[in-house]
Amino acid sequence: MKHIFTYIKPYGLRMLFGFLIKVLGTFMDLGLPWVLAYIIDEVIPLKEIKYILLWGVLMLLLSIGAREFNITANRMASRVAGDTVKRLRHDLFQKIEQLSGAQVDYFSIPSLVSRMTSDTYNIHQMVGMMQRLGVRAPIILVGGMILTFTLEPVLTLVLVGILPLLAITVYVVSKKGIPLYSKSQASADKMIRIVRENVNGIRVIKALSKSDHEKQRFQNSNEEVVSNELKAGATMAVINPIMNLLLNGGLTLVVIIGAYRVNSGASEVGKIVAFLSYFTMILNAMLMITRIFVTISKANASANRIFEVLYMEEDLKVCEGLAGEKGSDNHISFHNVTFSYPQRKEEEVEKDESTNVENIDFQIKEGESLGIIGATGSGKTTLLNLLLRFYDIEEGEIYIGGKNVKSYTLKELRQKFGVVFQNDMIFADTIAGNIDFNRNLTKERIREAAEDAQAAEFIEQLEPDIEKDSYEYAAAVKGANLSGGQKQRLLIARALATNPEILILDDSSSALDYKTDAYLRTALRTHYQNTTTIMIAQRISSIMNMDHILVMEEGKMIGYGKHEELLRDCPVYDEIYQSQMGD
Ligand SMILES: Nc1ncnc2c1ncn2[C@@H]1O[C@H](COP(=O)(O)OP(=O)(O)OP(=O)(O)O)[C@@H](O)[C@H]1O
Repeated sequence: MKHIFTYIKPYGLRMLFGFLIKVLGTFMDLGLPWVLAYIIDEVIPLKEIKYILLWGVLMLLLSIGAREFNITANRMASRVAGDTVKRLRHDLFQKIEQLSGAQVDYFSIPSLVSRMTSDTYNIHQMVGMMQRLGVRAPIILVGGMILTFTLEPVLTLVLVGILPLLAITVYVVSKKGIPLYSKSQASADKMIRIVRENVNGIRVIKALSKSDHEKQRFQNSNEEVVSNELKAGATMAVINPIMNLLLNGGLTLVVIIGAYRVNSGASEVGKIVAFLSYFTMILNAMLMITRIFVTISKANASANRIFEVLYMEEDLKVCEGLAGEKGSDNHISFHNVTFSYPQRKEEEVEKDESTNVENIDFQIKEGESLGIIGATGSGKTTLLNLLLRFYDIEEGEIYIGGKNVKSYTLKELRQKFGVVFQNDMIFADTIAGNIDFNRNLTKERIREAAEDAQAAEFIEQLEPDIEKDSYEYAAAVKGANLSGGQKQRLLIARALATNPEILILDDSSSALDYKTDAYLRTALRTHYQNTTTIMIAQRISSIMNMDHILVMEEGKMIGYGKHEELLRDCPVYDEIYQSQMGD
């Protein structure tokens, strides 16, 4: 929690000023019943209307002042809370952007999203509440007790008797209720996950007629949420009625004892009336303090989750002084690379000892092309993840241009690449904007890239709003208004647009028809001669003319060479070829 204070510190002066205003407002609130008592007991008996009016005006000024000061202080508190959390969210977002693939896997994406959203919201609530109630409630509690004691020491005993009862009730109920809220939050998270899966996978669910199954799954989860919320709500619901019982019981006692004391001349009516007000104010302050504790305990858990990410040590450090690849003019080299994905945070199972890729060893020269083929899950994408240094390898070395990938800064390294991953993102932007991707490319370059990617033809047929160029056509979120093949071509154009040193296409021509696929390969050969290309493909026809072909199976390379060599030496490759030639 102490880390939060480093975020609050820059607003220290503003907060101090807000606290002072709040203190003034609270003192005015506290003064009101006292002035009322004074008017009833001392001023009214004088039967002088001007004094009554004078004190009445003072009361009015006090209540207006209290209102204004409290409103100003609350507004300042909201601003400080908003600014604090804005900085926190900004830093968290930046940190998440910098996390390595292994670290993202460790936390998991949904958990990072909830740290960015609900956890920062809890901190916002706490920072706001600490300023709004953190000053007011203790002042009312302590100040109120002192005032009631000076007004009516005997009646204060009623208050002293009731306060611990209230504190114990709130403590016992909250201790039971708060864990129930956490449970209900966990079941709500599960329900949200099901909703997300269903929204994302709505087509496949319909296509496979799994709607009923999914409805049932949602229904069960929904019922679990309702039942957990009911339990938590029913437990916490006890607090208010008990509080009311104690409050009303206490007030009745005060009135009865007060009446006796007034009758016997030991007290005055005004003091009893003021005491009744203080009694309500003090019990409410007590409740506020318990609410503050609940908010702090929630925010504490959230702060731990946020700072766990913020203080995560960078794991893809630049390693200076690493030896380069000796005596070679290779552009990309894998030397006996072995790697397995790290364990996820929420995975309690023992880590599977098997590796995801093992002993991968190949070299390609500048401008050459490498095709990778293999069954699903055989480790093809993993090789690209390692080349781009999303993860660090356990054994072996990877070199680009003779330098170990670990000795490049991540920016230097990634600038070498143009990449299209499987299911890559199309953003809700224009076609040109999606190709440019904030890299300030010229219009001509964007068009050339679109032509090479075989995208120009479909782009020119798009119809944007009147009098706009077709490159200004607005793509919908995730490219929902484009076909699968159109999306792939657009993504390839984005990858080609910077004339990259290395082009990576991960299964990104699967939705292209054979003719377009062939044109794309010709364009790559003719216009990107110096670009080293790595292409993962399911179709042998996409990679059969490449300089090298790598065949993967269960994380191992089971074939490497040219098409003819593999047909001869690699039975799996031959089998894939035979099965596809029959298409
Ligand atoms: N982020 C990850 N965390 C843990 N395991 C992973 C991760 N990504 C992939 N794997 C596992 O690593 C293995 C290789 O996956 P990879 O994505 O490289 O396969 P692939 O050959 O590209 O498959 P496909 O053709 O289906 O894309 C699989 O067993 C997969 O379950």
